Amino acid sequence: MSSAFWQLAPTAPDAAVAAQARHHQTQLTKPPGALGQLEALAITLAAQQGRVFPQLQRPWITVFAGDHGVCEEGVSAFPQAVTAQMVANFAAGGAAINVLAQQLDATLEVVNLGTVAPLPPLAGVRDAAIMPGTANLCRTPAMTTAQCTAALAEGDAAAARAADAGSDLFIGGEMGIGNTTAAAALASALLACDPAALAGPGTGLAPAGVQHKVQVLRAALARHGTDSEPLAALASLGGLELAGMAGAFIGAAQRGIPVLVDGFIATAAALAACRLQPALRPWLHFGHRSGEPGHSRLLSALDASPLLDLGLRLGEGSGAAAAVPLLKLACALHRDMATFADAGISGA
Ligand SMILES: Cc1cc2ncn([C@H]3O[C@H](COP(=O)(O)O)[C@@H](O)[C@H]3O)c2cc1C
Ligand SMILES: O=C(O)c1cccnc1
Repeated sequence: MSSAFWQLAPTAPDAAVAAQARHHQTQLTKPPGALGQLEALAITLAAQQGRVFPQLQRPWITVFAGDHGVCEEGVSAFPQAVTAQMVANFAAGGAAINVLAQQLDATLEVVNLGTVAPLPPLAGVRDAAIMPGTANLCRTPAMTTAQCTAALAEGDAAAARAADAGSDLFIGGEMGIGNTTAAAALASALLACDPAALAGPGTGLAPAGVQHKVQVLRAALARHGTDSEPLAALASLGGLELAGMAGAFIGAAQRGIPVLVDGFIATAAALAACRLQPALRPWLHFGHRSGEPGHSRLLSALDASPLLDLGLRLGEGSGAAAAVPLLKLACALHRDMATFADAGISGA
């Protein structure tokens, strides 16, 4: 049997380029380390992009959409129809991620992996529907292995389009009513933790609603059992857009494109992707700490320090997009500052 695409380990970011970039930072007209995380960002981007002077001119955003059968348990403050309605809003340019992408000069595409409500052909939306939403993960596996593998492959295809366009950064976003439940279920299985640590209000559940969500999640985990094998967990407890993001993150890294991870849901996908392919981890940056309370637990499981902490809790890739200006600034400082020698300034 031929091996699956995610089993191919991405090449490690280039350590020799990192050393050169680190040395260049010591030459710049500032006390060593005075630009803090912006220095580390430039060095890491250099190693990932394989050039001492990294660039951030062509960010790419793919938003994966999919519905969730678990919505029938009453786990979201919003009706399931909103997923397809928001896909139409993406096509019309009216969502938060449209505005952010426009401001950043980023390419934005939407991949529909399967909504319950049928969608007409829409500009900027790829119809890649695998099934009309997942099954109810509380009662039955969300997807078959084949459906999950197909969603992973759609993610890889998005990464291939990003690479063909010469993208220098990949952001994966998501839209799927109920997906904070799927993300919490998936991460609970992978981290072997009680879902109470990961369940939160999502789109705005009241405390009683969050308690009910915990009960639904415990039932899902009891059904699934203790199998933390990542493909099994992703298929059984995840969702189409979670698998799409996981495949895209691995595919981007395999093509030498750094990944900027968004909030709670994207981080759950990144956790699954790192379990599928551990060599992915050095390709990941984390845009922000979401207002969704379980995000901190996921970030620490990945040993990740997010760039921003603004209380965003939207998804769509928005928290990652909000951090792109910092990456651009890190690259510009690294490239454009004078060195001590250039400026005739004495070193320490
Ligand atoms: C209008 C609207 C736009 C959104 N954009 C992203 N989400 C976010 O909220 C959903 C997850 O929350 P829950 O699990 O509570 O349903 C996902 O679709 C996520 O992308 C939205 C939600 C709504 C209502
Ligand atoms: O952090 C996220 O990704 C998030 C949080 C709440 C709702 N939707 C997305």
